[in-house]
This record gives sequence, structure tokens and C-alpha cells, in this order.
Amino acid sequence: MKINGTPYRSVWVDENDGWSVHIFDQTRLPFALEVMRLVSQDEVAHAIRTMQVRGAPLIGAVAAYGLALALRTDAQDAALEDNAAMLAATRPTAINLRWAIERMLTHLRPLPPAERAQAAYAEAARICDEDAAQNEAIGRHGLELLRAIADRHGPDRTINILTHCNAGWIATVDWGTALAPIYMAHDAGLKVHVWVDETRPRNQGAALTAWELGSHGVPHTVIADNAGGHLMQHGQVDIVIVGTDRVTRSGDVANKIGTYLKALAAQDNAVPFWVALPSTTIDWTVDDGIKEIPIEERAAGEVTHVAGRDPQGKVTQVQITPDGTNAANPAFDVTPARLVTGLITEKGRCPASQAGLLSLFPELG
Ligand SMILES: CSC[C@H]1O[C@H](OP(=O)(O)O)[C@H](O)[C@@H]1O
Repeated sequence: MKINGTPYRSVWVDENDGWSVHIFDQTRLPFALEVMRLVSQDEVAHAIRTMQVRGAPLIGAVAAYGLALALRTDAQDAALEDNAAMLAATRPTAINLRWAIERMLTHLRPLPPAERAQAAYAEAARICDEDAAQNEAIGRHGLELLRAIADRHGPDRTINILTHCNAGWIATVDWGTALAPIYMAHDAGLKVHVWVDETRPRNQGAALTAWELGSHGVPHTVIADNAGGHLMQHGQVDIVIVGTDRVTRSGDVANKIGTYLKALAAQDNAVPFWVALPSTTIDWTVDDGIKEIPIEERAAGEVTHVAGRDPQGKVTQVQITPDGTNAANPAFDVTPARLVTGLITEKGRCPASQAGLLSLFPELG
């Protein structure tokens, strides 16, 4: 996507040295756009763990480059396996991370060590190109849903979309998943407005989705996470579109904490609830998402403290709970397939079910 007219992806290899890896430090947004230069697998792992880089498809792509960085130093079998395992363990819920590392291992294991680093960079680049293309296709398939709403209500009626967390271009290599249809609708001249869940505790909506949409000129309003149901009850939401970190073969959807509650409110108010994902987010080995998907438990400090900019323009953390108060911080929840209207993938839309997924991806069966 473009920032001030200049096209960017969310991860890229330095064109001067040809090997260091660049990302945006997402913990500095929306107040500063800072590029980080990563030069080792340990720096990549730290960036993923601390959410300087986050978003299911993007952490997979960046971890792939993390393995390439590791192989520059030691390309022997033991180092390959150890660094792959270390990177795959940085965050447990997004399946894209494990998928990317396993794809890299499948590609690299058969090669002589001397060829592995260069081959790793090439495979990581393919993962990035594929993600960008898949998300652009998701945009096209999701745009059809928004066009149908516009056709139903007329071109002068604004389409109100609610989204949770950040599933935009900054959560992927490019385009985003949930936001891709919104960008395309806006660019096609449809009147869209986005209700942006702030998405406590890390505020990916308030800090990242609002920044993305504002940068692209898409009308949007940040709301408290608990406001979405009220807006749906009052006819203020035409459709919900969210991203996901893992979809099971039965269509259960793991996504940022709070997604499940939005799906319940959507069903109660007959609001379509769509989930956008590339096929790299499907975990065919898992059936019951609630029982089988590991939910990341993050530090209590992310709940007891909040980051922001003070009146002097300094970005700082402030405590919002009494000293000594306990906090729990499950970072994801699972929305059962029965609450999902449908899935928007790079190959089209389908019901959130095994049959629906197989209709688009028969090779997974
Ligand atoms: C396009 S996937 C984005 C997905 O990842 C986010 O999680 P996190 O910010 O913790 O990496 C969130 O669940 C988004 O829906």
C-alpha cells in the first residue's frame, strides 16, 4: 500500500546490502513511522514476541526471513532445525507462523548447507509475493459483498462496516485481509465507513486500523470494543468483516480477543459476519477450535498499562489499575463456525464448514 504516495510492503530486504530485513515498528504507530533493520534471527524473534511486527500472515513472512538470516551464520542441519523451532515458538496461535517455517524447512532440508541461505531468501520472497497476491484476491472477492450492499441500498447510502483488531496491510505483506475489500470499495467509489473497534488491550484497532484507514482516506470512527452490539441493535452496522489467525477444517475461527462477542451480537441482530483469510490460515489438522487451538496468554502488564502520547508529544506507558491488581490477558478467542456467515478467501467465498472449504480447496481433502 502507499504511504504519502510511496508504495510500501510491511517487510522487505534492504536493497543496498541484500540481506538485512526491514519492518515497521508497529509499537510506534500511529505516532511515528519507524523502520527497523533486523540483522539476526534473534532480532526477528524479539520483534515478533514484542509485537513490533504482528498480524498472522506477516509474522509468518518475517519468520521466514528470520530463518534466512540464521542460515547466513550457520547453515548446518542442527542450526537449521534449532532456529526454525525457535522462530516457530515465538507465538502459538497464528498458524501462518508454523506454516511458513514448515514450508521453509521442506524447501531447505534437501539442499546442501552452502546453498541454503540464498535459497531461504528466495523462498521467503515467494511467500511474500504469494501473500500479497492472495490478499489482493481476497479484496476482490470481498468487494462483491460490499457492492451487493450498495446495490440493495442505493449508491447514496453509506455502507457501514465494523471490524475488530487490525487485519489491514500492516498485518500482512500487503493489502490486508479484512481491510482489502474496504480499500477496493473506497477506491471504486463506493461510500464506505468503518466502525473500528479499539481492540483492547493492545489497541490494534485504535492505533493501527485507524492509522491505515486515515492514511488511505477511508472514513472511519474508532469505538470502544463494547459499543459494537449497541450499533448493531440500532441498524448502524451493515456487515462485520474481520481477519483471523487460524481457521479449523470445520470453520471455527481464532481471532483477536473480543471477536467471539462481536459474532454473538451480529447473530442476535442478523448482521452478516464475514471472516477474511488466505488459505495459509487454514489449519486442516484441527477440527474443534475451542478445544484444540492454543490461545496465547500475554503479559498482565498489557492490560494494567496502556501506551499513548502525552501532552508534550512523548509516547509513554501509564498504569490504569491499582497497584497489585491482577490481570488476565488471553490474546485470542475462537468463534464457532455456526456464528460465521462465510469465509472470504483468495479463491472466493464459502460457508464456514469443511464442505465449504473443500469446495474452494479440494486439494486439502
Ligand atoms: C490478517 S491477520 C490479523 C490478525 O492478527 C492479529 O493478531 P495480533 O495483532 O495479535 O498479531 C489479529 O488477530 C488480527 O485479526
